[in-house]
Amino acid sequence: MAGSKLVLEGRISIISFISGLAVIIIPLLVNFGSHVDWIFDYLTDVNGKIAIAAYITVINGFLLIIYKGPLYKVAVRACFLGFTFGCGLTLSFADTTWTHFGWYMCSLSFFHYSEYLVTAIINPRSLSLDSFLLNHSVEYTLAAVSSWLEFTVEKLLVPEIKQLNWLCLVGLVMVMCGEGLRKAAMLTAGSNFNHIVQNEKAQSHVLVTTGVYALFRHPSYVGWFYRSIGTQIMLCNPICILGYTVASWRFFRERIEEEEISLIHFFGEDYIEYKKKVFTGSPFISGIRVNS
Ligand SMILES: C[S@@+](CC[C@H](N)C(=O)[O-])C[C@H]1O[C@@H](n2cnc3c(N)ncnc32)[C@H](O)[C@@H]1O
Repeated sequence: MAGSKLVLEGRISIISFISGLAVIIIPLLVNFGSHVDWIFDYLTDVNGKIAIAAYITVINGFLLIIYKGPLYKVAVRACFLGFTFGCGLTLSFADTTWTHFGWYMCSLSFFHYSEYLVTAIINPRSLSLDSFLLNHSVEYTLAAVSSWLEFTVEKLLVPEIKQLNWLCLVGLVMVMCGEGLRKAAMLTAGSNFNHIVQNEKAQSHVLVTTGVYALFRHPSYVGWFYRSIGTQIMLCNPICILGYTVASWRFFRERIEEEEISLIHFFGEDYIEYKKKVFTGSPFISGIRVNS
C-alpha cells in the first residue's frame, strides 16, 4: 500500500466532505455586528437558515453536474457527512444549550466518513457505498433515532441533566479514544480488515498480531464498543447509556465468536496460540472456546 495513490472514490470523497464542511464559513462571512453570541444569532436567524439551505443546494447542484452515477452517490454521501460535521462544529461553538449535541453530530459524521476514507486507503478492493456504514442495520438506525429522541425529550422535561459538563467531557474522551483505537486497528490490519466478516480465506489474508493487535484480539470492536457508549454519555442519555451498553456487548460477543470460528479455520494453531496470549479487549467476552 505504501506510496500507492488513493483511489478515485477516496479522492472524490475528500473533496465532497470538505465542500460540505465549508458550511462553517457562512457565519464567518456574514457580519452580525458585535454580539457575543453571534453564531447563535446566526443559527436561529431566518436569513441564516436560508443561507445554509442555499449553500447545501448549490453544492449539491455542483456535485450533480461534476460527478455521474456511482461517483455522485459517493460525493453526495461524503458531502452530507461533511455538512453535518460543519453544522455540529458551528453548534459546538455557539452560545446555546445544544453544544453537546453539536459534539455528537461531529463525532457521528466523522465516524461514518472516516470508515469510508480509511477503507479506501487500506482495502480499496472492498470499497463500496456500504463502507460508509450508513445503512449498517435496522437495529443500528433504531438505536441512533432512540438517542436523538431521548435527548430531545429529556432536554425539554429535565434540561438540567443535559448540562453535566464533566460527564459530557468523559463521553467525549471515550468517543475520541474509541475512535482512535478503531482507526489504529484498521490501519494496522490493512487489507486484512474487512467490514464484512470473511468466511473464505483470501490468498493474501495473513494473521495480524502486531501493534494494537498485540494488546487486544479485537481492537476495532473494543474501540467501537467504548465509542458508542461514549456518545450516549456525552449526550447524558441514561436510558441509552444502558441500552447501548447491553446491545453492543451482546452484538460483539456473538460477532467475535463467529469471527473466531473462521479465523481458526484460516490460521489453525497460529490463531489458537495467539488467542491464548492475547485478550479480546472486551469485558467478559472470551471468544470461541477451543478444546485443547
Ligand atoms: C471488521 S474486521 C474486525 C477485525 C477484528 N475483529 C478487530 O476487532 O479489530 C473483520 C475481519 O477481520 C479479520 N480479522 C480479524 N482478526 C484478524 C487478525 N488478527 N488478523 C487478520 N485478520 C483478522 C476477519 O477475518 C474478518 O474478515
